Amino acid sequence: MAVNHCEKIPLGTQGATDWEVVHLPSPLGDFQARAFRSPSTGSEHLVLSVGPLKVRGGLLRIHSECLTGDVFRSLRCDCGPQLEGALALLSREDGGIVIYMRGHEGRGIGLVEKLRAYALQEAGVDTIDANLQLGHAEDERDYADALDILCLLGVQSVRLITNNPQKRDALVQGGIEVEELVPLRIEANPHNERYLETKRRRMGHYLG
Ligand SMILES: Nc1nc2c(ncn2[C@@H]2O[C@H](COP(=O)(O)OP(=O)(O)OP(=O)(O)O)[C@@H](O)[C@H]2O)c(=O)[nH]1
Ligand SMILES: [Zn+2]
Repeated sequence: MAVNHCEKIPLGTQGATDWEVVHLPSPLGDFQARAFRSPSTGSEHLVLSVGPLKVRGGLLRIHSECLTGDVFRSLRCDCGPQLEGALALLSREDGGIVIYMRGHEGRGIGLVEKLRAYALQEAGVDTIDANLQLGHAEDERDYADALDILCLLGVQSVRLITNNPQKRDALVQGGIEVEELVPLRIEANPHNERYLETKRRRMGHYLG
């Protein structure tokens, strides 16, 4: 059953009115930027938006940090093109929000462990079993900070940019209505083919 996550926001949380809103021009679009420090996890997340914030039906991407893909354009995953695709979509359509989730690196296991998981994948293990062999769950991401941010921004329903059904479930369980899933189709390359196939087959991602 869905819970109203707004009622659970921890004491000491920045209110949306305390946030500095700054202009962030970039080759990927002209954004408003806000930063949010979570009192429960200590993570600092970046919120980029285009246009006025919508209470209902705005585009939303919750992007999990991937230093290797987002910054260094690693071809092992599809994160870099997904981030660019989502930001382009906000500018092309009538605005929306991207929440860039720090602390989600490596599906929540962190950078050091992600690279250990990559080493196992180079020995033939797939992305899920690599996590399991290292003693992690297949996906350790927590969406509570994203839910806090949405509550503080007054967002009630969204069109969610993702191929991952678990992200939709996390929002719905936190009391945010997901009106539509907006897919992000990224061309596979020889380095990420197997990874994308595992996400489709074993994690239920909508990847065609
Ligand atoms: N543990 C681990 N994490 C990975 C691996 N490849 C990418 N990641 C991380 O996975 C996260 C992105 O998750 P994805 O499954 O690619 O995509 P998603 O965010 O769940 O779904 P979309 O919304 O469709 O992008 C980022 O934090 C990456 O750092 C891997 O092989 N192992
Ligand atoms: Zn990635």
